Amino acid sequence: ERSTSSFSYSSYHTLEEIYSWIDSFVTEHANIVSKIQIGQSFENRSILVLKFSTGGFQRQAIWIDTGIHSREWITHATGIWTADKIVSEYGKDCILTNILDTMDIFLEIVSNPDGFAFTHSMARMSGAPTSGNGLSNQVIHPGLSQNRLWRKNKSSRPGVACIGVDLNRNWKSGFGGNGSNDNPCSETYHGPYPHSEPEVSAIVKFITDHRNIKALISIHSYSQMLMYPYGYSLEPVSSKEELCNLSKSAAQALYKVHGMQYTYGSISTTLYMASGVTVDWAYDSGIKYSFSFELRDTGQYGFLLPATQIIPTAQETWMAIRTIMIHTLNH
Ligand SMILES: O=C(NO)N[C@@H](Cc1ccccc1)C(=O)O
Ligand SMILES: [Zn+2]
Repeated sequence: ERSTSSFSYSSYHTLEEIYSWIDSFVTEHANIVSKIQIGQSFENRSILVLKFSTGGFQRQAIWIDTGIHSREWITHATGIWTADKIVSEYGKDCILTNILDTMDIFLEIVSNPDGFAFTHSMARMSGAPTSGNGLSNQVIHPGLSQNRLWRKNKSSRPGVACIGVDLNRNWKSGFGGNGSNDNPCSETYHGPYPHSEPEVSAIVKFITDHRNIKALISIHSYSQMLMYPYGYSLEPVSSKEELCNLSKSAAQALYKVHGMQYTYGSISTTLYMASGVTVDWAYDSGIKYSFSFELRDTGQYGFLLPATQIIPTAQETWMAIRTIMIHTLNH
């Protein structure tokens, strides 16, 4: 991307297109945005975070991640649109301006780059037509392949038959508990030990070293839910009243935009038991305002949400994120 003006915010993009957009975006908005590489993925791709800051040093900050599950394409697309919204609204929307005049925002758009690249790759389908030279590994037909529904990262280990760890089960809190699986072939395989995956350990290191993250928002799809800890336990968190009220008002702000209904509550009571998840680690690390979204839809298209719904989804999600951010600023 020479400039972001030719970039379509209403389309899904490849890893290369997103990384190229990030470079243009940072160049165009250098006064408020910078790019940080927090690590490298298992297959040695850069792990990139956008930092939005109006100055100061180690200001209290908000962390947002999208795309930790590679097939949840609406979340990367929402992250990209949100980045542009932040720079567009600064100096216009007094709420966002107040937030950024006091706090920084960190946004990791492609939190699982290896898995994401894989979802765009064309599998060699048995019996697929090959190009003239008869090379069987060349796939010449466009369109979806079963790789599109890949969820995990792409790590492999000697003697382990299956690929990938579920990056939303690899975190230390409740690691290995109910709602995660010790079978490497499972979609919710937690990995050999907590923070074993470079994509997770990079975030852990960044947030731990920063020491001033006040809120964490980890975005998934689909089901239309806004949840807070715990996933690993049915026990309520100490701040359950505050988090419940905040998730309610965030869901209401979301609803007002396009009428989409989001359920809200703790992960284990609203969805299912899930152990080793991002937001449980964040909460147990002292980040009180830790939330996870499940974006559109409720199953009609699921992970294959049409691109026409990208901007509406991002617009409504923004109002919920903004609600969480202003509460964090004021408490
Ligand atoms: O990934 C999906 N659906 O795609 N669902 C999430 C649900 C979730 C989200 C946040 C915290 C705990 C659990 C999962 O990891 O199972
Ligand atoms: Zn997910």
